[in-house]
Amino acid sequence: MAEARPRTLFDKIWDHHVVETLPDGTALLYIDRHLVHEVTSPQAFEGLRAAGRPVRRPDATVAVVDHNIATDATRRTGITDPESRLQVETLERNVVEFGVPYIPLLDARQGIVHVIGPELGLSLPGMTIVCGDSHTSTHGALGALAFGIGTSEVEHVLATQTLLQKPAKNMRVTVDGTLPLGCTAKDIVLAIIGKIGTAGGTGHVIEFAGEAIRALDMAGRMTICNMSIEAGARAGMVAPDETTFEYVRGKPHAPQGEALERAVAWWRSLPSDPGAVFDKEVTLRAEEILPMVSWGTSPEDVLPITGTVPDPSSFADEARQAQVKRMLDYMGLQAGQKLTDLKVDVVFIGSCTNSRIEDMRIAADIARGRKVADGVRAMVVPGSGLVKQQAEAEGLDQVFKEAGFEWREAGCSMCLGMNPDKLTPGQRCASTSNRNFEGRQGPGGRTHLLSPAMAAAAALAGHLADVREWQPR
Ligand SMILES: CC(C)[C@H](C(=O)O)[C@@H](O)C(=O)O
Ligand code: SF4
Repeated sequence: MAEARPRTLFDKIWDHHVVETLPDGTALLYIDRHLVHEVTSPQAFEGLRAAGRPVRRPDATVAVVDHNIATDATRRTGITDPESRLQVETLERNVVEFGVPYIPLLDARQGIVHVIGPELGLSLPGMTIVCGDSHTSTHGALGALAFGIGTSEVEHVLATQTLLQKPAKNMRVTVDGTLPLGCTAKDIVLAIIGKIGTAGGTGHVIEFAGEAIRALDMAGRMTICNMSIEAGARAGMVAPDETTFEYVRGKPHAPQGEALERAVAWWRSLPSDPGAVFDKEVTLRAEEILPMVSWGTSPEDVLPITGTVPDPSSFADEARQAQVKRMLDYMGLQAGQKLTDLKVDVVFIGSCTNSRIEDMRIAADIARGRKVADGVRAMVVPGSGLVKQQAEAEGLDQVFKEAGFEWREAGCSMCLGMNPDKLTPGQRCASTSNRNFEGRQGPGGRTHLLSPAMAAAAALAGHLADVREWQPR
C-alpha cells in the first residue's frame, strides 16, 4: 500500500471539513464556528428573512457588536450617530428573531469579535471558523482554519452551516532564532510584510513556524495571524502545541474533562507532517528584526525605528516612485527625516491586533512611573470587557491613568473611523492596529503602525521612539 501523502496543518483541517468536492476542486466545507458582527450581517439576515429560512445552527453562531460603538461612558446612554445606531439595533433585532446567541454591549464578555472568540473558547484548534470580517485570520493562531467572508457568504453559512471554497495553496513562513530586546510579535509580522509585501501571501494560507513563533504566547501568535491578511494571505495559522492546549484549558466554551483530553489527542495530530510540501517558503532570522514602524499608507511600507523616511528617487521603477511621493505627501513627511523625529498627536493602543491582556501588560510596564508627553492624546482600549477586568485586577488601569493615558471600554475604537474615536485631518497617530490606509483612522489621519511597547514609548516621548531607550525601570 502506498504511503499516505504528507499533509500540512491546512490540508488536514480542510480534508476534515470537506462535505463534497466539485470537479473543479471547489469544496463545500462544513463550518464549525460562525462569528457575527453588526457591520456585515444586516443584508445576510435580510436574505434569510426574504427566503423564509431559519439559521441552521444557532448553537454554532455567536453575535457581538464591536465596530460601531463608543468606547467611553456614552456607550451607556445610547449611540448618537444614526447610522451606527441603526447597525447595532438591526443586529439586536436579528439575533432575537433568528435565535442567535448574542453578547450585549453592556455584558462583561463584549469585545472585539477576534478577541472574544479565543478568549471564550468559541474558537478552538482544528475548527473551521468564519466571520464577515477580514481579520478572522486571527483565530488561526489556535491551529484553526479561520478566514473572513463576504456578506452573501455570511448568509450562506447562516442558512446551511457550510461554505463553498476554492482550495488555497500552502505557504510557510519560518522565523528561526530568538527575538532581540524590545521586539515582540508585532515587529515580527511587520518585518514579514515588509519582506514579502502585501501580495506576498496571495492565494495561500500561511503557516507560521520556527523557534521564534513557537516561543510566542497565544496573544503574540494572534497578533501575527491577525496581520496575515495584510500580507494578502487567505488565512494564517500556527500549529497547536502545549502553549495552545494550556491556553484553551478552562475557557468557558472549551471542552472540559475527558472531552478535552479527547480533543487534545486529536489536536496533537494536526501539525504539518514531516516532509509536507509547501508551495512557497520564506525564512527570517529573529535576531535580525528591529523594532518596526510603518512610514507609508500600506502595511508593507515599514522600516526599523532606526531608519529615515525613504527618498522616492531611491526606488527603481517610476510607478513606485510616484506612489511613494504620494504617500509622503499624505503622511506629511520629507525624505531623509529620522523616524524618531516624527512628533505624534495621538497614540492608540488597541484593536484586534494588540488589545489582549499581554499587550496591556507590555504597554503598562513601559508607562509605569512615567508621563505621557505634553500635547499627546494617548488612549488604551482593551479588546474585551474581560481583558479590561483582568487589567483592572492587576492595577494596569491605574498605571495608565497615572501616566496620563485614557482608559477605555472595549471595542474597535480608533482602529477604523466607524465610531466616535477618530483622528482629525492631519493628526499623526502611533497605532497598534493593522491598517494604515489613507483615512483609515479618520479622514486625513496619518497612521504609523507599531507594537504596544513602541506605542507606549511614543506616548511618553511625544514622537516615534526607539523602545529600547524606554525599557521598564
Ligand atoms: C468592517 C469590516 C468588514 C472590516 C473587515 O473586514 O476587516 C473591518 O473590521 C476592518 O478591519 O477593516
Ligand atoms: S479592531 Fe480593527 S481590524 Fe479588528 S475587527 Fe475591529 S476594525 Fe477590524
